Amino acid sequence: MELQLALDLVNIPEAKQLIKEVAPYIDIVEIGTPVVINEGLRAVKEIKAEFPSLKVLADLKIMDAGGYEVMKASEAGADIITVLGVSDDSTIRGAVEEARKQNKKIMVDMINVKDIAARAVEIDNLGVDYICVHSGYDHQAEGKNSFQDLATIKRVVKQAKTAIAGGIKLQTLPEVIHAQPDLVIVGGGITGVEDKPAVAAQMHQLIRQR
Ligand SMILES: O=C([C@H](O)CO)[C@H](O)[C@H](O)COP(=O)(O)O
Repeated sequence: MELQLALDLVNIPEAKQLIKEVAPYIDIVEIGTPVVINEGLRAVKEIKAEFPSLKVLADLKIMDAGGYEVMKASEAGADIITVLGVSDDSTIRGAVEEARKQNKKIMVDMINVKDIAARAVEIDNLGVDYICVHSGYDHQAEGKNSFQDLATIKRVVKQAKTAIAGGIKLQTLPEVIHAQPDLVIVGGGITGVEDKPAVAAQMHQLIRQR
């Protein structure tokens, strides 16, 4: 099981500072969608250049032009790129094809997918690397989480790795770990606390115990 730090509400210098503080405890750093909107793929490029040993995920949430957008994120240095599960199969296929050429990985974000089980089976058959259940900020504000959806994808996905994101905190991490995803994604649960290295270290330890 791996830990991904999601950086969403920061600029590039703040992102670099945060990564320095918690780098020993994380496996992947996510350049979040708001960061890419604010700073462009330059954020991915600069973070990869400064932290070459960390895997960098570009959370582009691609919805169309899968091949082209994966190519641009790959050129910037991303190791993993996200595509939305609600996109057309052709978009996901294009993303996977380009990722294979570039030796990169594709994560499909299942945010807003209605029938998680059926769509996860279809997406798994498209050869993606990760399938991630996700309660985004707007769903979190309505009190939702993705714990049940994680159990669903764990049951039906045969080939891809499984991941979960959305409002995971130190207190809820044990419940997530119990369901055994391959990857746990945490944003505010680390970036929003006072002692970030301490919380990241505790999360790392809990994840490594399993
Ligand atoms: O993908 C995300 C969200 O849609 C904003 O871009 C977050 O990175 C993801 O939800 C993880 O962050 P937290 O929910 O703060 O843990």
